[in-house]
Amino acid sequence: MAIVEVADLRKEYGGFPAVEGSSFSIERGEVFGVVGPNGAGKTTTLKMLAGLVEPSGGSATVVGHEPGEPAMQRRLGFLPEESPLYEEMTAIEYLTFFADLYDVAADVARDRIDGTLDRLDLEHRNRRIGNMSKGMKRKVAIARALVNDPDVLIFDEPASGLDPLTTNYIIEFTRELSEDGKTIVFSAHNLFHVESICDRIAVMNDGRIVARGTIEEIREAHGGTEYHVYATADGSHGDGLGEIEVARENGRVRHVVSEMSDVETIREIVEADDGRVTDIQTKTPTLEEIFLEIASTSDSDGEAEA
Ligand SMILES: Nc1ncnc2c1ncn2[C@@H]1O[C@H](COP(=O)(O)OP(=O)(O)OP(=O)(O)O)[C@@H](O)[C@H]1O
Repeated sequence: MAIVEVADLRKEYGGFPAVEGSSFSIERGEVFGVVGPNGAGKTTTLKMLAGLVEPSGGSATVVGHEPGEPAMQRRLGFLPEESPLYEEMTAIEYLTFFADLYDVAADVARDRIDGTLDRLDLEHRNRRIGNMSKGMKRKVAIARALVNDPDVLIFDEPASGLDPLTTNYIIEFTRELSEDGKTIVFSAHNLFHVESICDRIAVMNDGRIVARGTIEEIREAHGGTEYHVYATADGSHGDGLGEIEVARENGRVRHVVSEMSDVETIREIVEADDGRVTDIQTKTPTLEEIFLEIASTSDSDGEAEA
């Protein structure tokens, strides 16, 4: 059974549909990304999974329990988009306080907190949180989400607003957590990060999931790979060629096809005309390009499973 199961999950705020019927499941050990423009419903979805927002309809289970049940809370770590910390406490005091709330034995808590802060490379652990930089505070918030050694981590924009170095550090750390066997649900605006660490993603727009699958599946469903074949002659007039786009560029003919077999056919036609293929380029759309296409073309008909 999947470790996270979501079926037709919905949330309305005073009649406004923030999330309209989301469905997905996440397998143990996966890194699952939730992406989408501002206001798409990502945070609302994650908060419903974490048991912090009551759904208006549908269902969700995390490690077999409904969100909010104590048995589920013990196995979940949630990092909110903005996490107010107790500014008067030091990092160690704060994390020890939360470990205690989770009934973690004092010696286990001490080792776990030290270990996590070492891995996060957090210096000045005995500095008041109020005097820490934004990046340090984010690391403390991440360590807090790990204090109960959870199976499932929900990270809402873990690296938003941080400098590139700290951002990379946090993304790499998230990857390591996945290698440790944690299941991670992760929302982010930086699609490069999403592409680099997520096994599967859901793209949300206007409260709906409009695409879902591995990045490769989504890429295939939204354009896929294109081959640009440059030649000294036009090779587009053969039989059996798929959809083909032809343009003349600097005395060369550029053929755009999506099948590798068409590349070979074009080469044969060009060579039969005493021409030659001068270059073949493979163009793979970035997640950013796909995302822009999905966001601009998706309508209220909703989800397209990749
Ligand atoms: N407590 C609330 N009361 C009323 N409306 C809300 C509330 N929380 C969220 N919304 C609305 O629900 C929609 C989805 O918000 P949500 O925060 O889930 O989006 P998001 O995808 O996380 O956006 P962002 O990327 O900007 O964080 C938005 O239109 C938002 O204004």
